[in-house]
Amino acid sequence: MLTKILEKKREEVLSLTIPERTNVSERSFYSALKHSNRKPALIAEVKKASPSKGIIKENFHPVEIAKAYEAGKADCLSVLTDESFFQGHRDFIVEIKKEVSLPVLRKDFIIDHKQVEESRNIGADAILLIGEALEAKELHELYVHAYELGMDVLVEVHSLAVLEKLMSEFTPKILGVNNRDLSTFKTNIHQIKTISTSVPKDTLLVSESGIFTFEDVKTVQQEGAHAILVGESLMRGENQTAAIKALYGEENE
Ligand SMILES: O=C(O)c1ccccc1NCC(=O)[C@H](O)[C@H](O)COP(=O)(O)O
Repeated sequence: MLTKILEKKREEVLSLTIPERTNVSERSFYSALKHSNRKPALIAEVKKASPSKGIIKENFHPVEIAKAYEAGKADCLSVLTDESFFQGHRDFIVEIKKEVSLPVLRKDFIIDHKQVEESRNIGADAILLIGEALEAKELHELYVHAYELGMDVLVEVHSLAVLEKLMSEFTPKILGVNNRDLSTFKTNIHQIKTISTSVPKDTLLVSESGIFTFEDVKTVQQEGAHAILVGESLMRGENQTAAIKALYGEENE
């Protein structure tokens, strides 16, 4: 599946037009995670659909969802902008940034410098770069470009082998461990354990995907996660603010 997504992305990049820069505030994704409302910090994802689950939310209003996440004291947002596989759109970030004050991660498959510029211009505060999708040197060049433009980067890996290749090039400030294997879609909530001992102490570690319960949250925190990135389990119900509270075991407080 990742191969198919990347093929499509390469096609899209050829005809990509970079919009004018939107006039919205720049926010530090890194600081919001570092000085979070909760432990572990929460990156709440605005996600309509996915290749592994199909449609997750029929009645989908991205700005309303983002506002509900803010009301639930999420630390940051992740917004899917890929149209072909996730039914996202880059305009979701533009609209959300006008109405919500949280830092926004652009969740997409970034493989080209034009997409880095596009991300800054639509108002993204951070971008995702996937270790399994890029050569280490290429990823580092895109990473440097993003920081030059004032954005943070969530560098994501699934395996220790890919992390080791990246770390021979540089050490990311924020490292996501995807619990989902993007070739099989299988999730393993303990994936972070295979990696956490190889990561320097001052790198912020994020556990991503397949987090559904308070037990899951406690587990990944015990295994080294400073933050979690959650989509489906927050998106499924009617009330996203209540879903955050339930995820952190705060329903009866
Ligand atoms: O979610 C998918 O099916 C997927 C398939 C192929 C590439 C990426 C995919 N997801 C992107 C993500 O990393 C997740 O949206 C994110 O970690 C949240 O996961 P979840 O809480 O399980 O929705």
